[in-house]
Amino acid sequence: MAVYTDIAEDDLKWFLTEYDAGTLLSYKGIAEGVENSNFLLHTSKDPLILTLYEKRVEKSDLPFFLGFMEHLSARGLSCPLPLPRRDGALLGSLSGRPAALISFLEGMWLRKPEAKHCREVGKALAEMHVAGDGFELKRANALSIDGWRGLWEKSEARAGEVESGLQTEIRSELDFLSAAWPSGLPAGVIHADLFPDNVFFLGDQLSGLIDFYFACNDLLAYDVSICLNAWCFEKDGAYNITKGTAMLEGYQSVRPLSDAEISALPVLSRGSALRFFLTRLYDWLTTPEGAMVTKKDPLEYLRKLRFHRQIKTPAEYGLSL
Ligand SMILES: Nc1ncnc2c1ncn2[C@@H]1O[C@H](COP(=O)(O)OP(=O)(O)OP(=O)(O)O)[C@@H](O)[C@H]1O
Ligand SMILES: N[C@@H](CCO)C(=O)O
Repeated sequence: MAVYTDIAEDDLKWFLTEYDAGTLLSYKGIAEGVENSNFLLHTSKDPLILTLYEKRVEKSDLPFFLGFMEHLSARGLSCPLPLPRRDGALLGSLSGRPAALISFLEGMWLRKPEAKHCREVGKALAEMHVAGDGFELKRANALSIDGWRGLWEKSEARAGEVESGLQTEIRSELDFLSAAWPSGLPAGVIHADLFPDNVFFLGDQLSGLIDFYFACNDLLAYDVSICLNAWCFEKDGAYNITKGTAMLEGYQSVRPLSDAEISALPVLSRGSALRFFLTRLYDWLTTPEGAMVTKKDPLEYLRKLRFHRQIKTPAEYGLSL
């Protein structure tokens, strides 16, 4: 459950006086998500999401995230739009946390996505990459190749608790990726966490993207590899090539990948599998028992990493080369 910080009704009512948000009718905490505290607000106007930003979000990054949502909305992409305060600021403060109100997006995330949904996600990802062009703020990806070694070192001593032999495997993976990481590929603002729980559908129709709190400047094809990892594997760990084909066709219907991006997909996919393995491993080892948050299994991403390691050609992802 992700409500780390509770709010008092009077504080919330006071907070809302800074906005043209109507009168508060009800509010409730949202159990999903792991990073921030989210509340659904019903007011005499449109429903809103209130987010209190927690541990992993740097306050100085918030103008980038909120500004990016505004930028995308202005270009017709369906994503939450931050509501400005009466003084024009997008960010306020509530219960000692930085806080923002964003528009409520209709839809549900899919527990069992199918290939047709992967196609929609690929298309929406490419639309986001195209629409992101021209966004002026910059944010480096702290969770990319330069950050992984440091992240690993925080968990390394206890990694054996999750699986024996990990020390050798991850060290050699880090060495491989440092040597093989591509440079010079098309870059821009990426979502960096476009998992099924961050994509809403109404029926089979994609209704919007949420949770831009890992967005940053990085290689566009790296974002594609994140989606292949997050959407195209089955629960038993098998890669579903039909979903992969659909995802990549959907993406390329809007933004064709260059030959260099296609060749780099196996390395990028190893990198993105490692990234989610490392953050999950850290959380697994440091989240206290009984905390009100569901810990995610790091080994799921280790298995994906091992799959990518034995890929011989990007065609194995479902691309027709
Ligand atoms: N704009 C929105 N419209 C409707 N529901 C929303 C919106 N933003 C968040 N939610 C709801 O809140 C939940 C958690 O939101 P979000 O994914 O942004 O949180 P998080 O803590 O950053 O999670 P994550 O673990 O994905 O990083 C979503 O699954 C959704 O149910
Ligand atoms: N999507 C991430 C968690 C939140 O960013 C994961 O599944 O590990």
